[in-house]
Amino acid sequence: MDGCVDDGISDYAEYEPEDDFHNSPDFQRFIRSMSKTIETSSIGLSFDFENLTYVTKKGRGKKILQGVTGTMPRGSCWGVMGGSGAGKSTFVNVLMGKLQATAGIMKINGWEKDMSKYKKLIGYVPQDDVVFSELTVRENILHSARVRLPSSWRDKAIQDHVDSLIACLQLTHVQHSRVGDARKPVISGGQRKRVNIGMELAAAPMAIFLDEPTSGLDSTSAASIMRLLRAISRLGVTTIAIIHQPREQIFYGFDQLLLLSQGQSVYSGPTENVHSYFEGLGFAFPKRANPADTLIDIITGDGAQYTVGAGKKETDVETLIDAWRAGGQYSVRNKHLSVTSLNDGSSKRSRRSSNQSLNSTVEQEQSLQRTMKARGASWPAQVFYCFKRAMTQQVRNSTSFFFEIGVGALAGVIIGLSAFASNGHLFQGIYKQPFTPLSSAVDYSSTPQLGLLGGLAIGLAASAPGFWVFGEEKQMYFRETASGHSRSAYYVGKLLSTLLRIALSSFHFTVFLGILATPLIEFQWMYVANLLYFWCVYGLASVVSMLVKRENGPLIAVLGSLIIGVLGGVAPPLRTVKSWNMEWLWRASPGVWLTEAYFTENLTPLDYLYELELAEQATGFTLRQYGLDMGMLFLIGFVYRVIAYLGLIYINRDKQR
Ligand SMILES: Nc1ncnc2c1ncn2[C@@H]1O[C@H](COP(=O)(O)OP(=O)(O)OP(=O)(O)O)[C@@H](O)[C@H]1O
Repeated sequence: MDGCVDDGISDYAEYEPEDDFHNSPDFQRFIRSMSKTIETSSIGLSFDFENLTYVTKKGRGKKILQGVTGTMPRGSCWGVMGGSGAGKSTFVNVLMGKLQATAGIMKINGWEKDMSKYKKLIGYVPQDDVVFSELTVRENILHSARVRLPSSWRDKAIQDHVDSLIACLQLTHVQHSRVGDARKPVISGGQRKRVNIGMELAAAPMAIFLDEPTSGLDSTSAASIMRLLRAISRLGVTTIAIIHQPREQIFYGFDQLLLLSQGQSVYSGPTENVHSYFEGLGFAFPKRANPADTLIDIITGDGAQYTVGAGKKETDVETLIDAWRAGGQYSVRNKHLSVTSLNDGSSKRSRRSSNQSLNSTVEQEQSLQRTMKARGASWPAQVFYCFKRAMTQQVRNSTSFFFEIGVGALAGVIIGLSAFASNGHLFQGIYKQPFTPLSSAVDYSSTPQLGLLGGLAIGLAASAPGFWVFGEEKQMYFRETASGHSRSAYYVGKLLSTLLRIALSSFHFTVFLGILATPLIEFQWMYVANLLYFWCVYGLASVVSMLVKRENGPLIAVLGSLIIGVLGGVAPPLRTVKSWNMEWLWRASPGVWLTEAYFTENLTPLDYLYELELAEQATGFTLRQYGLDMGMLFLIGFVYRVIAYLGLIYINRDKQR
């Protein structure tokens, strides 16, 4: 199978039979698939960090991490623990390259490199379940696998991989259920958490970072997640999880522990040694208590209760930090390992429980770079997957889809009714010679007013749905781009998915407006004009969705659409605007082009009868440039989308790292 090399089985063989989980055929299938996927002949990812310091940039600069030193070899399974505010998230963010360390050295496989360059090889499971609620369990995981696995993989291989992962996560029975969300849950919270983890595992990362992967899970689910993480680390995937007061079973599931307190390390090393280390400092672990709880008490400076009879006085955090530094366990000890030693099972096992990392050779680094390049679907494929996913979301959200179409139709009915009484008579001009003396009062305003009202109605109908295209799922966008998903593919896929809604909404609007107002403009030209105006309103709403908060978005999008509608050249008339030398501002708005198109197409059929030039002079509109009007509407809608795209990629850039 393309991209699925069969040379990683040695790692599978290395999997330790200590876990009863290992006997499950589903689990074995997944491990086999995973070991093929991560191409275990390569070096994997190990991290060394020396004196890692992070100071906030804003204000006076708060020191959040200070002099954190350690080493996390390939395939090690780490738990990062500490009290609230100890700096765990900051540490993991610095390690992943999401935050830039203020000082210190960060090495990947022994080389000083920017971790954000390796994002295709790492997985990050956020604490909150960032998943698509409208999609099923399987669709969420499958999308991630399709976009992030090597492009050479065939769909059958990807489906098999996902099948085994879903089975392994014990989600097979709910795989076709929608994920739902906290407001409207469909699957349980624990199952949603497993989907969250599955989305990262589907991409077969070489290192995985998890923020509280077991929080909110019952003990059985938590234990099964822990077993899975351990098994994955046995394949060479470096596993680093932030944990908060884990149960004993979970606690001992981690080979290694990094304990942080006030942004500094107070212990970093094998879990099996943590007892003796703290006992050496004069603390006694009560037999019946959960050791993780005891540790948290100690490292948050609340360890006095564990010193009874030990004669220890100092239990404050500074003493713990100093003791860790003074212990000499502070330096990074790397050594070069050859490929042969990499493939030696015993050395891997000892590496997991030791604090010894490895430096890759130039050839190994090159191989890693090649692996990285091969990962991820091609750009057109990513566009397709995003488009398909967005269409599925729309089908599942059919109520809002039909509601939008209904609102479009209703807007057409209301505007149509307002012009119904005129019976299609929306213009009265000066008759051509020789009938000029027969002319009565002119009506140059009814047609532009129809355009104006149409524009306002479209604005009201389309702004909120346009806003929600991007306004609803920023967290998912951040998550996906941080894992190497193409931003432009995401954007284009999403944009394409809106075209059908725009086409249908404008069609319904035009039909009812046309039937009731009976303007002279032919149906197809009115439809094209309305369609392109919908296009502009959706574009403007996308810009708004990049700039304002979710809760304010729809209102501001509606306000924006009112402004562009009012700049339609009706009141004040475009002629007056020209006298102020402000026509450029009106011309920058789609409203004026829409109104002008309505004006042109309603008047030109009457060219044989009226002096249209007089109407042109009186209003300031230019007749007989329908093509230009439509071109400008398209262009303005396009420019709005370019601005929205720039907003998408440049605003909150740090969250996309
Ligand atoms: N950008 C920032 N500006 C100011 N303070 C910050 C910033 N980021 C984090 N902090 C502070 O730094 C400290 C460490 O934060 P961090 O989120 O890393 O801790 P944590 O150990 O993950 O905490 P928790 O377990 O509560 O999530 C906290 O006191 C937090 O308020």
